[in-house]
Amino acid sequence: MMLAGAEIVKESVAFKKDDHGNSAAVIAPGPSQPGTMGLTRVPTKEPVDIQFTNVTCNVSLGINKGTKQILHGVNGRLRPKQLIAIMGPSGAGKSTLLDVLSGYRTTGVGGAIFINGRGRIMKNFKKMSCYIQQDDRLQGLLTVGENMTIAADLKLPTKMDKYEKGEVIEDILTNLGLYEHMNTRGAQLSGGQRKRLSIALELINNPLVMFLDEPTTGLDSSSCSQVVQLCQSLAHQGRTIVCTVHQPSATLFALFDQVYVLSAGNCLYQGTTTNLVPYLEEAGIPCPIYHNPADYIIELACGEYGEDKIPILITKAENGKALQWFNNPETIPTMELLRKQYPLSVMRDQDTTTGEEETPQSNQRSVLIKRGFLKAKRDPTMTHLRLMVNVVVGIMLGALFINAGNEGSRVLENYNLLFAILMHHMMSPMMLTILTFPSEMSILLKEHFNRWYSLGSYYISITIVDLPISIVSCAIFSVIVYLMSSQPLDIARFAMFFAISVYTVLVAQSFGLMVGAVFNVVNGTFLGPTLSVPMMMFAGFGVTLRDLPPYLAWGSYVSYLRYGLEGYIGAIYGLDRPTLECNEAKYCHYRYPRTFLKEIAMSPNMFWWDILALTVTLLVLRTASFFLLKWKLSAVR
Ligand SMILES: Nc1ncnc2c1ncn2[C@@H]1O[C@H](COP(=O)(O)OP(=O)(O)OP(=O)(O)O)[C@@H](O)[C@H]1O
Repeated sequence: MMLAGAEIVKESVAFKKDDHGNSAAVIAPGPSQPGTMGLTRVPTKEPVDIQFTNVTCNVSLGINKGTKQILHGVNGRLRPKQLIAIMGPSGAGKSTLLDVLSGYRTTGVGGAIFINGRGRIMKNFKKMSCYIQQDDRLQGLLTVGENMTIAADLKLPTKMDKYEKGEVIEDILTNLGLYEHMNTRGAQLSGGQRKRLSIALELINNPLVMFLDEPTTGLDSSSCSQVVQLCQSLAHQGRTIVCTVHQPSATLFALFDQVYVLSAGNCLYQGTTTNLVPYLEEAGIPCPIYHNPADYIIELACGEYGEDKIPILITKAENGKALQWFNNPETIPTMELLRKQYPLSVMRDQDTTTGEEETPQSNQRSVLIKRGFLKAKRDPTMTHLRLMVNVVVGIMLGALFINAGNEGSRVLENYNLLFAILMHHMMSPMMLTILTFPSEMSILLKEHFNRWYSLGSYYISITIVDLPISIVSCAIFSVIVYLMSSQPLDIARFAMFFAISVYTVLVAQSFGLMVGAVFNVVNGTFLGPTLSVPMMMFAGFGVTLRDLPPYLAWGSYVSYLRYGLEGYIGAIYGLDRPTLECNEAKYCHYRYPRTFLKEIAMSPNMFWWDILALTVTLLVLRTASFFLLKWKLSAVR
């Protein structure tokens, strides 16, 4: 997309005092330092005040193993225009609390969350918030500019033209120090740049609340402070920004306005960063001089100074209910006051979108299809390797079974070739999908949760994008094998052969999608081929359909490979194929195709039934994969 060369108005608000008298840490802005200017587009809607009371979270440890409580009735207040750090030792429940507050985790969650004084309505809250998880789930094959353009097309109103969208993108990228990296692919960005791109993508629709899980993990100190300064300036523009952090340095700690400290699912402190030292002093556990208060409270939370200190702090903080360590606690509005401040009529006027997502489904589909083709064009595995494998395997099989198709003495060999082709069409698309889909799944989870698109739009787009690649790779393979192995040169037979090949690829891929949607790579790699073995057994190869034990006969009806093999036999030996030539041997048992068909117990006239059975299998598997994906999207939460 062309970015309009709009002049960016540099409205710096990052260094002003906010409404509550908090001043941001003063850090001299460098020319291309991200996070030092503030976006041109400040939030236009009312800021968001979040209160949570008695929040609990229980997870199941498995069948008959009971549950584990991660959060023990914590309370808290997340004030607008503040950068809030959730801190605590490893395993304290920081990510869980963030998951609960963002609405990402819903199962096993108790307590109440209030937004501007009213009970949280998830549908409305999702429209004003975004969640940036710890692992950057970016499209590595697309450049920064392309990633942003796609996000803008999905998240900004369709009535905005490309110049207006371009202005938004330029503004965000300039402020986040990514403008110079516009043409760098996602996979080539550094850790800090990837983190900033993750933030940039979510900033496109100007959210009022941002949740970031460990945005500083894995970054060097300079990148850490860049990211935190960026969050600070965004918060001071009117957003509520909540991050989990591990153990920030004193400089980094000073950049946060508020801190919320957790220890084993309980709140030890909630208030401003500057009030932490007086708080500890008042609690009778003063922070030693020259000691980083952030380090000290984490050490206390870990029990390094005695386990007895933890309950003292939980009681003092009233497990998050105490607000006196905020700046000007007397000015913090009550829930009732907040409801008056933000009447429902104002909320209604601000609620401009009606659907679940920002743009209509038709727009989502076309943008996702565009993105899918762009990725496919560059994908070294799904496209380039797949095409190459089809060429190489096609040549190898063709060379191995050269001229087997026309020779009466080599009918059994040709039968083996047809089965080998079937195996190729089953294994390669299935395994590719099982191996690649789980990483795609993590991006889907993030983008779907952040309302970029619906699952339906996503599913339709991946189906459409994959179809031409499957057809082209199948066509290349079929032409090579068919010609090299001297199958009958009849356009109808080739069309039948090709149709069965494409169907087998599509069915195998849908099967792979089902497995990939539910299982991780390790389990999927084990289960995919293992579950395919019975289907091979029931295909009629090795044990003919006639010789299958009666109690296993049903297996041949559910095995799509049976329909594939029968379809190939119909294409090559059906249509009243004349007697075969016998040039390579004196005795030619199968020179009459009828004899061969009788021996393998296959009818040559089942082609259309096979196509019908494959169509039904394809529809069933595609539908099942869709519902499994839908289930997975909610189950992981
Ligand atoms: N699904 C789950 N099943 C069992 N235990 C879980 C589950 N999810 C989280 N936990 C446990 O809950 C505790 C809190 O986890 P959480 O990821 O919230 O901690 P954290 O403070 O973010 O830790 P870290 O800083 O190391 O990421 C940990 O002990 C973790 O093992």
